[in-house]
Amino acid sequence: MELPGAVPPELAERLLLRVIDMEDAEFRSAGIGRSGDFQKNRFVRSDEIHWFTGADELERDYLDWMESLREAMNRRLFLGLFDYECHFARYAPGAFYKKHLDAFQGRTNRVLSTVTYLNPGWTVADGGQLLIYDKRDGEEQVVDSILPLMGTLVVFLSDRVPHEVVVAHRQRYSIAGWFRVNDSINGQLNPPQ
Ligand SMILES: O=C(O)CCC(=O)C(=O)O
Ligand SMILES: [Fe+2]
Repeated sequence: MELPGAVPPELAERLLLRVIDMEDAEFRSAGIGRSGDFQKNRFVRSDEIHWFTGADELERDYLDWMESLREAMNRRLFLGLFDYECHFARYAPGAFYKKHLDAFQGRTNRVLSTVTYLNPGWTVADGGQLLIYDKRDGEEQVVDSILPLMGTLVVFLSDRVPHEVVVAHRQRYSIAGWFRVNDSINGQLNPPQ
């Protein structure tokens, strides 16, 4: 689901200024998988990420906005979403993220994926589209191609929707996040990241 202009403009503007300003040292190469099986795999993805901790007002404002979405969706759709985790992502020119799922069926507590885009004036020539795949006639095909335009919010089911970020030709900023259900045992929530 692509929602152009869904992000409050003033919030999107502050997030963009922040991410543009961040030092290289505040990012790390994105790995695949969770802490246990963490491996850096530059063949699969070459973006750099910075996890939100809620340590400052801007991160809290974004998390608060997502919290209001979480409550609205739980109220109307009875999804039982428990919490939300997210990170800034920076794709340098040439960076990509090959086709993947954000969750493997039954194996993680990520239910809904969100991506907020922070790139004013992005055009097709800049590449970096988010491709959405679906099974059509028994074959997985691209069914949507989304430009990472400032203010656009994309939401999809984490374990159902294969997606891919094609090579970006200019610096591309986004915030990827996941609403999770609580599948904890012994009151211990699955570790994030
Ligand atoms: O930035 C995007 O368009 C999507 C990123 C993504 O798929 C992810 O971080 O899992
Ligand atoms: Fe993803």
